[in-house]
Amino acid sequence: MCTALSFQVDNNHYFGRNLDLELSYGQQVVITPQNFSFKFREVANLDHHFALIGVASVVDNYPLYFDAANDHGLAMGGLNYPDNAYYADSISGKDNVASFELIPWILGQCATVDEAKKLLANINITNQQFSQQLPPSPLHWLISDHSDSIVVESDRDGVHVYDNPVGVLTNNPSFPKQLFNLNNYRTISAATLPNQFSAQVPLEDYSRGLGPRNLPGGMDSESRFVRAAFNKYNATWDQHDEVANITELFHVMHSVEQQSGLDQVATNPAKFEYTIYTVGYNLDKGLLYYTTYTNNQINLVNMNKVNLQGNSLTAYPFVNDQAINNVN
Ligand SMILES: C[C@H](CCC(=O)NCCS(=O)(=O)O)[C@H]1CC[C@H]2[C@@H]3[C@H](O)C[C@@H]4C[C@H](O)CC[C@]4(C)[C@H]3C[C@H](O)[C@]12C
Repeated sequence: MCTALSFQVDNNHYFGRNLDLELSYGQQVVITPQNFSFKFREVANLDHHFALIGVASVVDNYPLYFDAANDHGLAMGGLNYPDNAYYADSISGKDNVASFELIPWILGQCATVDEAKKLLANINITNQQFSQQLPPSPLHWLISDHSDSIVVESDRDGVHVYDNPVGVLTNNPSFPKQLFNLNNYRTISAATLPNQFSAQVPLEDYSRGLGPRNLPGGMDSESRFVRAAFNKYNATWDQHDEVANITELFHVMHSVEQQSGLDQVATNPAKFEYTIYTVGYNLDKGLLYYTTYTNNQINLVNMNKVNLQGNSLTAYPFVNDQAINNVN
């Protein structure tokens, strides 16, 4: 499972993502500069494009991005969408983009969600594989800029591009169903509300925190969608303080994280899905903050510290060691 979300505070725009899985693909933080040549199977290559920072496995010098942001403030994440995602064969006259090419193809040339929508108007997401070892993954994608978000789902009946008014995405079911399901939680509140059960039943507010008591606490995708949306909208964002906002973002992301040992993998009961990493992007400043399951400290990679006019990738392995602050 995975969770992604975006939000804006004053002039700063953020994008967060949890990667929940039971195995690693050797992912690292990878910066792709503007003159790295992106080769695509069918659509035109991008020899010069926007710069990207994100999490990727680098295979044969190709960055296979899980999530990323570009130097114009557009961000994108691919999340599991099993049994629903359908990638077609190539169709003549369409922009045939393989699923693993979608993130660089969009982020390489779009600065805003509106531009991404235009580029997506003629797309066909194809079933071509990166390699025999890395077949296509069943994904759907969240794309966000300073003010808007969309979701891209390639289903059996074609590609759908949905406006996403809450800026949240998890996994199954499809996005329209997830959005509709929020209606079921319209009475959840941060405040403890008066007894509405019945005037004849004297119910007490015996504890603080009764307002959001029925917020779903599960690890499943629907529960995480509702919880991430509620927690995002009710978090106390600071208008001016970057560290306060990043701290709050990681609290929201960790409120939907998967603790190891609680989500057993059906096909391999010895394994458990867990939140391998959490990233938080400041999209205006080209910053990628991250924690990993074994390293709660927030780490920062700044894309502007490398030469963004270059032509070769820069990769930073995740720091997974816990740094305990010895107080005495
Ligand atoms: C599985 C990951 C999504 C996390 C998630 O939702 N997990 C839930 C699993 S489950 O439903 O509960 O079983 C996705 C997100 C990005 C994916 C990776 C990226 O798309 C990049 C390449 C793409 C290649 O085609 C396959 C390998 C791969 C390296 C992908 C492996 C895997 O499918 C990743 C890592």
